[in-house]
Amino acid sequence: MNHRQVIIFDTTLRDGEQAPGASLYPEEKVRIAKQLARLGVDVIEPGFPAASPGEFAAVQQISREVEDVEICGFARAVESDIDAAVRATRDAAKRRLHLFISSSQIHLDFQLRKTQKQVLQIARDMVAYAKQFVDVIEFSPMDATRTGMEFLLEMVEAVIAEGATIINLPDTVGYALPEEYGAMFARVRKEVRGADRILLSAHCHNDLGLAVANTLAALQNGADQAEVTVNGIGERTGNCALEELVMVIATRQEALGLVTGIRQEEIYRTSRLVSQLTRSPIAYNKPVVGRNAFQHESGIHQDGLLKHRATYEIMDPERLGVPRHMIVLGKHSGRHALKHRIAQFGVTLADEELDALFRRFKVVADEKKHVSDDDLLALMDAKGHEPAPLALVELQVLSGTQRARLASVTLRHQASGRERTYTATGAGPIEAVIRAIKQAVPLSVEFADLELHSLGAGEEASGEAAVTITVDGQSYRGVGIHADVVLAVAQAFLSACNQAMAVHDEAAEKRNERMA
Ligand SMILES: CC(=O)SCCNC(=O)CCNC(=O)[C@H](O)C(C)(C)COP(=O)(O)OP(=O)(O)OC[C@H]1O[C@@H](n2cnc3c(N)ncnc32)[C@H](O)[C@@H]1OP(=O)(O)O
Ligand SMILES: CC(C)C(=O)C(=O)O
Repeated sequence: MNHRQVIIFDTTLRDGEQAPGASLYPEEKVRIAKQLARLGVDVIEPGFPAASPGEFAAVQQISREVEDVEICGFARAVESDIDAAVRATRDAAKRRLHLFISSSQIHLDFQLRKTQKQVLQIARDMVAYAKQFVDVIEFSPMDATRTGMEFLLEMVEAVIAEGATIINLPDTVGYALPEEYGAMFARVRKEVRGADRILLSAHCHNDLGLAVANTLAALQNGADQAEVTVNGIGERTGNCALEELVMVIATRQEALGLVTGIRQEEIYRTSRLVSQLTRSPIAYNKPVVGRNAFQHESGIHQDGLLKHRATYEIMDPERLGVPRHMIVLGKHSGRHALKHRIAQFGVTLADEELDALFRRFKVVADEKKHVSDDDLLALMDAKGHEPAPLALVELQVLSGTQRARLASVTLRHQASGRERTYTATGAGPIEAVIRAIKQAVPLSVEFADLELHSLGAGEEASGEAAVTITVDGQSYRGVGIHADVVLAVAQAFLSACNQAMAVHDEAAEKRNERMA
């Protein structure tokens, strides 16, 4: 089958940034734009140059520094907006302008307070004005999905005649149904004079949770381009999520006959960067990039996964750059999962020992929502297995605005029973604590990832920290929960280090046995 390549137009830095509270500084926009280029998007809309001097500067810097991607300047159908967009994108190697004006009657009556005739004339004039400066002109009739079809077709035909080369049909308020939205694209393509020589684009909002479905419907009815944002952020409930659309296309390529140029291995990294810089947390159950997307809690699923990953996973998290920690132990887990996790600590149990541990594990799992690695180690200690190599005795951190943060961590080395105190400084208290603990670990540990979540609400909420480390290319993940987030991170980091040390000690023991 000959697959058609969808143009991925990323508007994280324009419509995405319109999400309440997601405003970005220019230098943050530049960082995200560079990552979007690594991700492989085809077009970046970096902002609204007429909105503020900072927006102008960000679009200008991205146009100068981000190569291999087409840069899009956004503007109302107003000369001064177009002038700003033209100037801001002047240095881009490849650029386009994106003009918009409302077409729905409700917007014309109450927002623009203009007649259809007046708006049509403005649209024509402004496309012609922009065309003097830039060849590639994208035009959006805003609120297209609530516009009468007759007027929509008339407006689209008029702007194509003035030189628009891309027509974007936005579902501005997330109102359309997939079937209706798809039909609109089919009609525009078939009935508008000149539509055979332009590109069509979909831009969907998620007010009813249909943004991805609507975008797909458009693509299946002749749209060439999809406008998306990373993590689906954007005005109100956001836009079509880049990672979801791309993974639908990648996972169901044969059924859809579509492909994208996105590098899947950059998806998770991009998602985390956007979440961090826009201060927009990702829902745990968010498809593709949410914390739970590749985690499995119930015994039957865990058993299936351990036998064959594809029994319960339709995407490969490692291809997406998602750290691998698929098994979460809780009251729904079974023996296969428990055996797998303790094997990660280097422990193998006879069947009857495993049964006994499993019974104790279920009691703890009923009391706690999630059985952490430390809980598991404690359960194994109770049965006389090797205790974790390092135990946290005390932690003190000096933090504030003046100097580097100082951490003092006292650890018990279980092998010798001796306690030692390690101190270190860092730019923040977490860095200081990690550096102090690392001194006690006889392995080359790389700190790969930290996830922090609040458990509960209000001032009394606890912090849950999940730390992933890598040692010799192998990942280990520890979890800590405490009202003091620094302590939660210390517990999580120590738990991950203890797992790595257990595995290394076990491997060393086996080597020694073989040599003896
Ligand atoms: C669906 C979307 O995402 S559209 C993009 C939305 N994004 C933004 O608005 C973010 C950036 N916006 C801004 O910084 C400001 O709104 C500015 C600088 C663009 C304009 O600020 P102001 O001049 O103070 O106008 P304000 O935002 O209060 O009102 C919008 C004006 O633009 C008009 N307008 C709205 N859309 C368009 C359009 N596409 N073309 C022409 N005029 C338009 C409105 O009718 C209103 O005009 P009026 O003052 O004659 O009533
Ligand atoms: C102006 C267009 C592209 C838009 O952002 C919308 O309608 O949501």
